[in-house]
Amino acid sequence: MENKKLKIAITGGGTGGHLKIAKVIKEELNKRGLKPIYIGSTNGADKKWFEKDMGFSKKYFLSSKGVVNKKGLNKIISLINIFKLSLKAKKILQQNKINAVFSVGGYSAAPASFAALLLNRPLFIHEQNAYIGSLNKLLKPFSKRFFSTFLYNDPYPVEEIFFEKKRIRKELKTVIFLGGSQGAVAINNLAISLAPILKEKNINIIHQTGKKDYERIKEFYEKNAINADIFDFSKNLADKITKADFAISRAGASTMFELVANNIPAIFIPYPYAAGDHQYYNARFLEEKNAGFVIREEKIKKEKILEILFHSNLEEISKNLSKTVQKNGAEFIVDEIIKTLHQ
Ligand SMILES: CC(=O)N[C@H]1[C@@H](OP(=O)(O)OP(=O)(O)OC[C@H]2O[C@@H](n3ccc(=O)[nH]c3=O)[C@H](O)[C@@H]2O)O[C@H](CO)[C@@H](O)[C@@H]1O
Repeated sequence: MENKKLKIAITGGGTGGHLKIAKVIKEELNKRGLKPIYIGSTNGADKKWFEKDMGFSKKYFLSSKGVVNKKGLNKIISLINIFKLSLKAKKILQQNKINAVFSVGGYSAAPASFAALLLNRPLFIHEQNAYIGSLNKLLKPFSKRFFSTFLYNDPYPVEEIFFEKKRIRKELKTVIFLGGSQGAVAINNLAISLAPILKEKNINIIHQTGKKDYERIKEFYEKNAINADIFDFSKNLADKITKADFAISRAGASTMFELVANNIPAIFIPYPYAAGDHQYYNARFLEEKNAGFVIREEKIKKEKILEILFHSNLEEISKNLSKTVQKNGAEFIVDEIIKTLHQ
């Protein structure tokens, strides 16, 4: 089949980490003159990210919800709901004459992924993390190709801008605090405990707080007359990261690989409740390469953080990061999908 006629459905989301992959792959398909459709959920952040996105020819938001943490009757009800939504998604795939489904995982990927299997359409899956999520684990044996940086060394699809703006860090002038797409109270608390010391040492602060904690954090900086670039969520995170020389961050996979692409050294404080402790293993992947630090949330000690901040060799870590990263992840994935479909 001619590439121009390929119709691909991208599905999945919930949080920024999944949605970022959907966005990057959509942009790569757009570059090749292809407009995918999107099938996500009314729950989570899917609508916020894509409702107005013109890079998709059509967008569908189904009422899918998580099943993993439910028990007993609630689990059965959720499974019935997924079954019903899968039939809806099957109709959507048929109406749009979809040739293949690309899933980025998360509960919102379930209906369209099952629909692909019901219709015997090829299913491609991208797993972002070092530990495979439950839906991805279930569907992996049925997928045509399973993309993973951790398992297969596939290049992670990072937005080009993080590479364009990369630079080797040499000196600590600015620190950025990142809580992931939803923000993290533990990172916020750490930031405000370090802020007076950073101020004293003339280090600039950039701080992404997440929506829920924004007012509290803003008030803290104001009350203490500490100058900081504070925001709940930024659409130009690459600009903010590029300005900084060091990051203190959660270890969500998309954020982590963006930091790697930008060559910025970081201390990762993994979200302790991530499935299979995957944020810890995400970050360990870098620490093992002498390209980052991992500290568990319960083991945070201000002195230890300050020692890393002021006494590590930023240039060496930054150079190690530049050796770790592979470019053109999205291009690679789309090439693989097209190649597989033509086989
Ligand atoms: C609590 C939780 O379960 N988190 C998971 C979620 O994380 P989360 O949704 O936090 O995802 P990531 O940290 O992987 O990615 C966040 C994305 O949002 C973007 N961003 C963030 C802040 C901002 O101000 N602006 C902005 O654009 C980042 O550039 C990044 O691309 O999905 C990741 C990928 O599956 C997992 O590794 C995480 O464990």
